[in-house]
Amino acid sequence: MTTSLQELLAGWITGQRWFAGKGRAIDDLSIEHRTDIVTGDPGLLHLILSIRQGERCTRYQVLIGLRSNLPDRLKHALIGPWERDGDECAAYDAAHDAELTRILLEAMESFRREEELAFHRVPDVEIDTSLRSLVLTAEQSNTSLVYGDRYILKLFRQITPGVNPELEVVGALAAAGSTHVARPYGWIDTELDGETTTLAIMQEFLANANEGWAMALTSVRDLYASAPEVSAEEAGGDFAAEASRLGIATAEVHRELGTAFPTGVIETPEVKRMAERLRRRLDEAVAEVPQLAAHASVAHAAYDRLADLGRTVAVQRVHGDYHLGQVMRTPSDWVVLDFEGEPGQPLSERRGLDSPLRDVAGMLRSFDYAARHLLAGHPEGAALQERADEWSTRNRAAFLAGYSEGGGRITADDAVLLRALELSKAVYEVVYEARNRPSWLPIPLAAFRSQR
Ligand SMILES: Nc1ncnc2c1ncn2[C@@H]1O[C@H](COP(=O)(O)OP(=O)(O)O)[C@@H](O)[C@H]1O
Ligand SMILES: O=P(O)(O)O[C@H]1O[C@H](CO)[C@@H](O[C@H]2O[C@H](CO)[C@@H](O)[C@H](O)[C@H]2O)[C@H](O)[C@H]1O
Repeated sequence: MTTSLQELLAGWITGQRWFAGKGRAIDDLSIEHRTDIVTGDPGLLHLILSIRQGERCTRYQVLIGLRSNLPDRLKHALIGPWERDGDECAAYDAAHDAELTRILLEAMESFRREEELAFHRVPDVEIDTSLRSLVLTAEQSNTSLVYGDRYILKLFRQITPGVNPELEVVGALAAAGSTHVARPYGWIDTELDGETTTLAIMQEFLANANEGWAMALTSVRDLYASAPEVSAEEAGGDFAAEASRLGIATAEVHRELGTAFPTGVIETPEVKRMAERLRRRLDEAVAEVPQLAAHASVAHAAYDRLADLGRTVAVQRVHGDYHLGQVMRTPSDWVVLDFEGEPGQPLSERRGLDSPLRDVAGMLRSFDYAARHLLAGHPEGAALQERADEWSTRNRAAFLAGYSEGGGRITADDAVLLRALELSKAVYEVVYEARNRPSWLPIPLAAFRSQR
């Protein structure tokens, strides 16, 4: 008896880094849309899967390659043997097959339509269709293909109906001349539940840039290796000047977002409701990750102060999931990636208006992450705690100073909102780490111990 494609996919998908439903059984996997982009050998299928796990139904996008003979170079991407129209073939993850992924470039260049799939190119750009792709090996919620050193195509894995905020934001900021986004080249979309839904976005690949997270870790390592009497400021790889420049760039991006999209104000009673929402999220997180229970009172105290703030809050479009892995240092400036918001949140929320301090809070958390993540398993971990605090405090302060210098205002009242948002981010991170990287859980839990 031959295995159905659904059965093969159910066995394979749970092992993928981007699969968000790990640890829960798949009750049903169905193919909601199937497009045969290439019908020959090799063949290319585009699938939108609907996966039910208990009450939750999630859609995923996959590209399946089909070959009668799978070459050695693609063996690692094998999903399993399948029978297509009576012919035996190997089904595999087509993201790894440069021969097939080149077809996506051609399709965008020529504005191709393939059944329900529509391929687009940004007007006035040319796409070099001769380039071969490689899958980026970064730990990601999506899958990115890098073509030559020119383009990066991000295939969204979890699909929610609607235009992805990344496409909307990067398009608007690039059109307004921002130097802080990677130039957009093209995108792929489809119709889902009656809405135009973004499936992939292609942007300029920043070949000469370094990721903020990697740069920060180099600096932390340097400090850890320095003699105890050497301060973070004196240590060779001090990051504070970069943290400050990043603060300036962040304020500029917020200004650009405030100009390109509508802005608004949250009235005082709504701020109370915002605090209630944060409490609800905390309760849900405690139910999922019991280790958080012991720290919940710290977050509740911060949310109480927010509820009693008694003033309005200015809102606008924001990044939504801002951290050091989302920023890259080019030779000239900081560039911001991934304006998608928190993966897993409804699109309406991710495209909604929010306080820019949510991003500031996200980045502050990230400095803490960078400082602490090397402590786990470090032979002198306990002794280095103070060093971690020193690095985190110094770089958080430099970032905030840069943010002010760049025109981002943080008043004394804002500090209450910032603290609440920072702890709410830590709550999100606790759940994220428990699901994806349990050994990292102590990092966000430490946020509830510090008295900032
Ligand atoms: N335009 C780009 N140029 C160079 N590298 C990039 C670019 N966009 C993303 N990357 C790399 O890919 C990683 C993941 O990208 P990101 O957009 O954050 O994807 P995800 O949402 O899946 O996490 C980044 O941390 C960065 O290393
Ligand atoms: O995949 P995304 O980049 O959209 O974001 C998710 O994964 C991030 C981890 O890769 C996670 O970020 C957390 O870990 C980072 C270090 O790996 C740290 O810099 C961030 O501060 C911390 O939040 C992010 O929360 C999650 O949405």
